[in-house]
Amino acid sequence: MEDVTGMLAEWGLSAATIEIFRGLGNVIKSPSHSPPLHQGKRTLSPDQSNPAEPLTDAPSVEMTRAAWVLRTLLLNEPDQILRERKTAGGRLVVPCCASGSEMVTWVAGLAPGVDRHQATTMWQALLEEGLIYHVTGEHPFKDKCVLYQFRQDRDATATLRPPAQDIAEAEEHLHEALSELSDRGPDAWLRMILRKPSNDRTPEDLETIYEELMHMKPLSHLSNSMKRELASVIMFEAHPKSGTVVFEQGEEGRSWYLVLCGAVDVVIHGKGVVATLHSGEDFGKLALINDVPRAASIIVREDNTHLLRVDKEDFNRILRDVEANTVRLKEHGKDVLVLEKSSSNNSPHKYVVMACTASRMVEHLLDSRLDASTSTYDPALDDFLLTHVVFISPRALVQELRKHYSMDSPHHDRELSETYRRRVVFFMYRWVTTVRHPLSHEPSAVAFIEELVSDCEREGWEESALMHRISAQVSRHQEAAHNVSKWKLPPGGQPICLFSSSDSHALIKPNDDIIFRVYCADHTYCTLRLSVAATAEQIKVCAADKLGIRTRAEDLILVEVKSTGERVTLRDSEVSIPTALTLNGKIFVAPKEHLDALTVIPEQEAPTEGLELDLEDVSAREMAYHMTMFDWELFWNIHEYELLYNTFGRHRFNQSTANLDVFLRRFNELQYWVVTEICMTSSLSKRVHVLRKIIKLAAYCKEFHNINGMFALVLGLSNVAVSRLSSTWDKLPGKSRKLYTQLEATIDPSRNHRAYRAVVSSMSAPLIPFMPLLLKDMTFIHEGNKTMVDGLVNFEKMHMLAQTLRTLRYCRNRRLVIDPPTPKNEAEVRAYVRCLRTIDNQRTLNSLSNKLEPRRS
Ligand SMILES: Nc1ncnc2c1ncn2[C@@H]1O[C@@H]2COP(=O)(O)O[C@H]2[C@H]1O
Repeated sequence: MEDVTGMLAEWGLSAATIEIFRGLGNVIKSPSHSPPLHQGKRTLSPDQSNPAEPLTDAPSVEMTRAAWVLRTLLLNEPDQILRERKTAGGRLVVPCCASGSEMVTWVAGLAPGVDRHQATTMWQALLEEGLIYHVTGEHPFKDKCVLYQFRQDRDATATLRPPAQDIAEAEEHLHEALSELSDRGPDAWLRMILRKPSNDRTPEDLETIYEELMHMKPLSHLSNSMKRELASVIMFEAHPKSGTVVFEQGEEGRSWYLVLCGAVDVVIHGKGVVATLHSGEDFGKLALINDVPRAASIIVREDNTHLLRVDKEDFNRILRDVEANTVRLKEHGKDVLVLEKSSSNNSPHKYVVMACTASRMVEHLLDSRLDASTSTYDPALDDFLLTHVVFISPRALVQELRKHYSMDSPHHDRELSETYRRRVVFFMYRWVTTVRHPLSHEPSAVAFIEELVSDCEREGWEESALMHRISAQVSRHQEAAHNVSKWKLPPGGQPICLFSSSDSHALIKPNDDIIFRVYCADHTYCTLRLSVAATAEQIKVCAADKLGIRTRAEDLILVEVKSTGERVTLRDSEVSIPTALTLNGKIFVAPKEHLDALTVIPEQEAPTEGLELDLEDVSAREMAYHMTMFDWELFWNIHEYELLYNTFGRHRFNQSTANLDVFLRRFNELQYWVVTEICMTSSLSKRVHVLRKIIKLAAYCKEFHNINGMFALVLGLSNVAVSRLSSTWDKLPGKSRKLYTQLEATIDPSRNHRAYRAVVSSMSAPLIPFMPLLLKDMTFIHEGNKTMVDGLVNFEKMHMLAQTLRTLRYCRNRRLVIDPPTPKNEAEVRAYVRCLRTIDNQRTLNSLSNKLEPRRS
C-alpha cells in the first residue's frame, strides 16, 4: 500500500483522499481481486457489498472495463500512470457513463469488506480529485450506454448493450463491441491494439499495426522488416487536453514521436511557438540521434491529439542507423535548420548542420552539451567561430549570446537557466581562445566578458578560472591596440615599423598609422599619414586636400598604377590600400576624366631600393635561415579572418588585411628579387654562381619548412627572363641542375598541385605553406558555393572554409625553431633579406635578359 499512497501523494491528491484510499487496503494491492477481463471470470456477488443495501445493479461492461483500467494503472504501471497524469494536464481521466450507483458497486466490488457508504466516499473522492470523469444524465450517450470510453476517446464507443449479469457476460459484450468498433472504424480498432502492452499483441494485432505503418509518411524510407519490428514496439499516446507538455526543452530524450491526429506546438525558450506539427509529421529525433538534450518543448495544441511513440531503446535498435539523410526544422513555416547525416565515423554527432540562420545556429550550439567539463573539441563550434564574420558581426553575436544569457526559462527552472548561462560563458571562452586579438577591438564583447568574469566569481562557477584567463588575455590585446605603431611604406619592399623597439616584424594593427605617398597625374605627390584601415575615400579626400585639387570628392578617383602601366581604380569602400599595393605600384588621385593620363613614374621601372650584398660571400644556408625567420614572422602575424576578408572582398567588411598583404607582397618580392638579381648580373660566371646559390637557397628553404619561400624562389627561376638564359643554364653543374629539377617538380601545378600537397602532407608542422594556393582554395570554395541558401547560412561552405583555415592553425601549432647556422656576417645578411632589391616590370626584366644573352637569330 505504501507505494500506492506514495504515488497518490505524488499526483497531488489531498491527504484526506489518500486516507480514504487507505481503506482499500490490501484489496487493491492484490491484482487477483480484480483481474483484467482477459484473465478470468469473476462474479460480483451481492454479499461482497454492504448487506444493508444490497447491490442490485450488476456492473456494466463499461464499468468493469474502467475498473480494470484503473486497477492496472494503479497497481501495475505506476510509471505509466504518472506519465498519463502528466500528459493529461495533471489529470488521469477515466470517463465513464455508468450510473453513479454502478460505480459505487464497482468500488465496493474492488474491496470486500468496504461498505457501500465507504465505497460512495471513495467514488466521490475519485470524482472530486478529477481522477474519474463521470458522464452524467444529460450526456447524449445516456440512453446508449457507452461501452468503452477511456480518456475521452470518442471514436472508441460502441452501442448499448443491456447490463451484463456477470463478468463473463460483460467480457462477451466487450468482445462484441470491439469487433463492432473494428467494423466501424479502423482507427478506433487500431488505437485499441496500440494501447496494448507489446507482449499482449497477437499476431493479428501486429499485422494490423504493420499495415497501418505502411501508410505513414515519416516511415516511408524504412524497409518492411523494420516496419514489422516497429509494429511490436510502437505505442499509442492520447492527449485529450491541449496545453499538455509532452516533454520539455533541455530534458533528456527518451522517445521519438509521430503525430497521428491533432497537432503539437514546438516551443523554444525565449522564442515561444516556432512551429506546429500535424498529422504525419514526427518530432523528437534530434536528441536521440545526437545524444543531446531536447532542442525544444513539445506542447499539445489541439484537444484529443494522438501520438505514436517509439522509446529510445527501440529507436536505437531499429531506426537509428537508417534515419533519413536530411532533417529540416522549421520555425513559422520557414526552414531554420537543415541537418544532414554525417558520413564521418569519428564525428561525435550523427547529423551535421548544412544550413541554418545565424541566430538559430547559436541556439543549436548552446543546446549541444557545451560546458567546461566537456573537453571534447566540437568541430561545429570551431567552424562557427572561425567563419562567423562572414554571416554575423561580432557585435550581433554578442547580442545573441546576451539574449540567451539573460533569458529566464519560461518554466522558471533555475537549474536549466543556470545551465544555459554557463554554456554562454563557455561559448565566450571558446570564442576568445579561437579568435584571439580581434575580439578586443569589439567593445560590446569586452564589456560582456567583464560581466561574465564577475558573475562566474559571484556564483562560484568552475568556469571562473577560465574567464579570468581570457579577460587577462583581452586586456593585454587591448593594451597593445592602444599603442599605435607608425609604419612607413618604402617603394617596393615591406612596410617598415618606425621607432619599433622589437627586433621582429610587428603585427600591423588596423588602427596603426602608415606613411605613404599619393601622386597626381603630373607626378607631383603628397605624403599622408593615415590609419592602416583608412578607406580609399578617406585617402582620396585627404590627398586632394593636400595637393590642392579642387574637384568634388565624388568626381575624384583613387587609382593604383602598376609598374607595367596598368591602372586599377579603387573602390571608395576599399581598405588596406597602401599595404595591398603591388611591389612597385603607386597610388594616384585624379579627376575621373584624367584616368587615361596617369602614367608610370620613372622610378617604378628601376629597381627598388635594396641593400647591397655580394651573394658570393654569403652561405646559402645562412641566408635561407634569415629568410625563413623573417617569412615566419610575417606568416605568424596573419589572422585567419584576413584570409576570409581577402576571399569575400575586404570592402565588404571594412577590415584591414595588412598582415596578409605584407606576406603576399613578400612572396612577389622574393620571386622578383631572383629575376632581378640574375638579370642584373652581367658577368656570365658570376650569374652562374648566383643561379647556383639561389637553387641551394630554395633547397634550404624547403629543408627549413619554408615552402612558401621555396615556391617563390623556384618560380623566380622559371620566369621567362631567367629560363631563357641558356648560356647560364648550360654552365650550371649537374648537381645543381638535378636539385633544380627536383624543386621544379614540387611546384608543378598539375592535378591541383598534387606534388606540393604530397610534400606538405609528409612534413610535420611548424611550416610555412604556399599561401597563394591556400587563397586559391578559399576562392574556389567561395565561388563554387553560395554563402546563403534560401535565406539560410550555408554551413557546408563554412565548414569547408574552416577546414582551410585550420591548415593555418596546424602550420603554426608551435613556433618555428631552426638551429642557427654558424654566423659569418649575421647582421648584414639579416638586414639584406629584409630589404631586397626588385624590378617587377616584366618588360624591363625581359629587356635586361635580352641584353645579357641576346636572342639568337
Ligand atoms: N524549429 C525547431 N527547432 C527545434 N526542434 C524542432 C523544430 N521543429 C521541430 N522540432 C522538433 O522538436 C524536437 C524537440 O526534441 P528533439 O531535440 O529531440 O527534436 C526536435 C525536433 O524533432
